Amino acid sequence: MAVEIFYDDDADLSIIQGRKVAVIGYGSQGHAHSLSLRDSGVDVRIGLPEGSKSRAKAEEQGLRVLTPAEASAEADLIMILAPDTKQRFIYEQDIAPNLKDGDALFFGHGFNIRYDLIKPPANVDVAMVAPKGPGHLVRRQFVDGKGVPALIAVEQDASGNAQALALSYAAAIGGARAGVIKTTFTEETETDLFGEQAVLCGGASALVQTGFEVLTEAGYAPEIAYFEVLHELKLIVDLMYEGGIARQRYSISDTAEYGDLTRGPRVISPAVKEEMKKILGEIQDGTFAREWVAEDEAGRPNFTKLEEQGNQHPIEATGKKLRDLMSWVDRPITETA
Ligand SMILES: NC(=O)C1=CN([C@@H]2O[C@H](COP(=O)(O)OP(=O)(O)OC[C@H]3O[C@@H](n4cnc5c(N)ncnc54)[C@H](OP(=O)(O)O)[C@@H]3O)[C@@H](O)[C@H]2O)C=CC1
Ligand SMILES: CC[C@](O)(C(C)=O)C(=O)O
Ligand SMILES: [Mg+2]
Ligand SMILES: [Mg+2]
Repeated sequence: MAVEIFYDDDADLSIIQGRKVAVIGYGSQGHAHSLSLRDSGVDVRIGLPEGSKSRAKAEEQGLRVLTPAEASAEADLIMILAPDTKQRFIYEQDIAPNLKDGDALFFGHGFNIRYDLIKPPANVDVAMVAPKGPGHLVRRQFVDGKGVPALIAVEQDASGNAQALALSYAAAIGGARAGVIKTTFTEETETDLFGEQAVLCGGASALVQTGFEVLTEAGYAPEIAYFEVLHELKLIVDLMYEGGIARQRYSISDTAEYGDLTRGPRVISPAVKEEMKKILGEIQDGTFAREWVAEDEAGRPNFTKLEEQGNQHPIEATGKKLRDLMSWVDRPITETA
């Protein structure tokens, strides 16, 4: 199906500049949206609970910080950028009691609407602006005069103007410099979850760790294995980003390209594709969402254990040692934002 792509010339920035925006949460996406909205001339306040560790960061940037309930009451557009598993509680307690006729409720990802965890009233616009990239890069690219592409969606159009409002918001955070595609909450949620699980995060992390294990278990130096399967991956992906897989194949040697063409499909075999289809099915039928919500409610025992196992993987210590010697590699985002 053909999609419509919008750019800065299609967006009217004055629409979002005429609204009072509350951004609930000031993490990866929250800080990026808030700072870029402010830099685009939008009236922004941040909603964070008393005692939130994000409060100091937002205040250091000169932003006005209120509680989520106060921010929601004051604003006429509320963007929820708190963790997906916490949003329904914040909505019930702080946002719903403060929603007025004509307000707009915005999301950065469709999880809570797609899986019926939040059910907004009929008198408000419900829309989404979902950047297709990590929040810290959404902000970095905005500052550099570039932009990360974004998806917009309208679930409920009470005002009759929700799409123009979402496009205006997307433009204010730099999305329309790169391209904004209109989609639905369902399509965004399912493709985003699939992308992060099978390819971008789950697939890529497991591919790198497994490649590192195969080389080091065969007796090769961990430093060489790290450069080979992790550091150089960025340089290869940079070529794909610039010109697709064909551009990457143009730049690498013929030997590498023959290995790519003949061995790649053996690594990502038909069995892997079948597993990817199963993963997509679990997203579509709600299995993954139910599992994740239950895991969070139980205090994230499995999440914590697996995260710790990942941190202890030998590639992390090797990588830290090597990155410390490369002054041009950006410091970890956790130390800079
Ligand atoms: N990370 C990303 O790049 C992307 C995220 N998204 C979506 O954006 C949304 C936000 O995700 P992300 O930016 O990763 O979130 P983060 O985990 O980075 O940040 C969450 C923020 O919410 C705050 N918070 C926690 N509890 C509450 C509460 N009760 N009330 C108000 N604020 C609270 C946290 O504060 P504290 O410091 O106190 O914990 C923190 O500032 C999600 O819907 C996600 O799917 C979409 C695209 C990409
Ligand atoms: C790829 C992970 C992501 O979907 C993102 C940065 O776009 C997320 O949820 O963080
Ligand atoms: Mg994403
Ligand atoms: Mg995501």
